[in-house]
Amino acid sequence: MITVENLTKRFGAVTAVQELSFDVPAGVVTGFIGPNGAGKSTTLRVILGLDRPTSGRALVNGVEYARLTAPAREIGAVLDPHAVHPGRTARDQLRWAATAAGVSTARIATLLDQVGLAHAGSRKIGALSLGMRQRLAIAVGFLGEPGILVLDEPLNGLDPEGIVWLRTLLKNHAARGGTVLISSHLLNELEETADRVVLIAAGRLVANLTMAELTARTSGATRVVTDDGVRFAETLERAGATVHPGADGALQVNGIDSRAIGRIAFEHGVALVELTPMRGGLEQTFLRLTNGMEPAT
Ligand SMILES: Nc1ncnc2c1ncn2[C@@H]1O[C@H](COP(=O)(O)OP(=O)(O)OP(=O)(O)O)[C@@H](O)[C@H]1O
Repeated sequence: MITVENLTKRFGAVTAVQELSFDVPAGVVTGFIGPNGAGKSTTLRVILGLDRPTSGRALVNGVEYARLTAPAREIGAVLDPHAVHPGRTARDQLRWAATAAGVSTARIATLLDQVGLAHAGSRKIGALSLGMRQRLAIAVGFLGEPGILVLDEPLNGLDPEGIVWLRTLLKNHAARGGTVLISSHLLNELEETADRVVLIAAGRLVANLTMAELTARTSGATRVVTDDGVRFAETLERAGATVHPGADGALQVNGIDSRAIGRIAFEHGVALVELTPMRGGLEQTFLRLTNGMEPAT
């Protein structure tokens, strides 16, 4: 279980994360998404004790990372696959990481085999493909057999077979009661992998939904833009609709169809700027909820 509480992180004049709160429960895979510069990596780095919060906190099984007695056994990190020494062999990297984390090196051969690198253990990291480096980074994350896994863009560079492999690995980990937090821009892939998503933009929480809630919220919905969204939302709600305001001031309307919305607008003399029946799915929801949001400044 990971808990992010009122987390704010500033880098000088840049506010990367602002008053962010969300939980990552055990037993499911949680996707962590947001536009470039939204603050995802910063949040993950704070969770992993690599950055200090400006205010607020991130807890791993109820305590801050720095207070964990055996961090590698509780939380495994899959971070930037380039942040490794290119001159080391894959096996040496795992040995080094195991020693640094204070965990046994006995599982290294098994791990190399599990991530599909059994044949590449003696190769220099600099000579490995991006996908192979990702697999190595994943092996590092699993070294201490942690209950919690945090993965930053682990799908990058993986081939289709690798993506399916990682998906199965993460789903099985969650099914065994593990906690998984995975960031990715590959939303179609993530949709297949995650049971819930936390969406942030400009350092703030935009949505925290299960996939089922996301589907229910978007299927059959209509995107509506008017000059006075607040008042029209009230009108639509009186007509039995459920209305969610989007980040860009657009309304997401459920419960009545676009034809009925158009008729209500006409009857109330409301000028519609946009009236669009929405397709469901994570990618469409992401674009809709983050439309018009600026990166953190
Ligand atoms: N060490 C740092 N020093 C200064 N600014 C930073 C630092 N790390 C991150 N930032 C800034 O904080 C903001 C959030 O960056 P972050 O890398 O957390 O976003 P992200 O959601 O992971 O983005 P992406 O999807 O592009 O990887 C950006 O404006 C970034 O430039």
